[in-house]
Amino acid sequence: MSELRLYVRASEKQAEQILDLLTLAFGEEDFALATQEIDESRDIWEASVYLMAEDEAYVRARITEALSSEFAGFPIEKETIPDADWIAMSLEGLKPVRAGRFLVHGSHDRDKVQANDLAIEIEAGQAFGTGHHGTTAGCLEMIEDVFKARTARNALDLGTGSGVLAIAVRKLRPIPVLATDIDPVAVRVARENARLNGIASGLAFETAPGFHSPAFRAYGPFDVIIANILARPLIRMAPELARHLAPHGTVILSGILAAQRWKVLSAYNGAGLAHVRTIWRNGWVTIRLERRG
Ligand SMILES: C[S@@+](CC[C@H](N)C(=O)[O-])C[C@H]1O[C@@H](n2cnc3c(N)ncnc32)[C@H](O)[C@@H]1O
Repeated sequence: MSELRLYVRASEKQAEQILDLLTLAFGEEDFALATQEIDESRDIWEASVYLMAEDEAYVRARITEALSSEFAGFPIEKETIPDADWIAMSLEGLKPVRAGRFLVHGSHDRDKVQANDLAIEIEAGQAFGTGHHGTTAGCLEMIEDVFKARTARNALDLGTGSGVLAIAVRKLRPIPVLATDIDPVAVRVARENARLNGIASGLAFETAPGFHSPAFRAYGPFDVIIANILARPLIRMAPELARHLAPHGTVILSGILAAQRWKVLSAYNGAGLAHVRTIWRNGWVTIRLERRG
């Protein structure tokens, strides 16, 4: 099932008014809302609703109704968010990405690695996580921040994709890391990437949807849990994720659009975790939370 964006083009001021109307219309419903600038010089903005394709008719009707008095003439346009945004991202032709001390690069850019870099080589063609996406880069920066500030006995990377975040943890600390993904292809790619980065032990891989595997109990509870998935599954998983977190554990969450931040925060506050820091990158947020005691 693909993801869609239904959007209305307008000026900045109008886009803000439209966002307010959409926020009122959708209230507590689980649709991400956002505005973004398209062309600064011509004052063109878009106000968007993100949804699954199956909800299109319903959401379109709700937008039409919400805009019927003030913005009736504004067409509702549609973009299908390509799956390629999430998988099949090749590094071919892409520049290396810096996030904190990490440099994520392809084999063709090995010569760009400098003395102090924590270099991660990713050739993934079939799994998400080359470092170019705001969520991956945000997680890398947050991982460095977290491990600077605390010791940890182990870590979990849930939704590992190319394995980039699990590899990043191992580059910082020689602790056991469990890396899991719902997609067996991603797990295979992540395992190959770990080998490519010289990590021969200490990193375990498991194919599992959410926390549905005995591996979590075998390797956990975890001092650090990193999950770059999407807001909706993260909200659903909050109580279970908290159960697998050790006392004083740290959680890094991403895959969250800026407009979804408060919903995720309230789900995790409800599971006993407190917000520590948010990193904003290209409309995406990466959140750090901690269990106090
Ligand atoms: C946005 S990518 C993140 C990849 C990598 N960790 C990164 O930061 O670049 C999300 C990954 O989570 C996996 N995923 C999605 N839903 C999942 C679930 N319920 N349980 C485990 N993995 C999931 C996807 O297959 C995908 O590889």
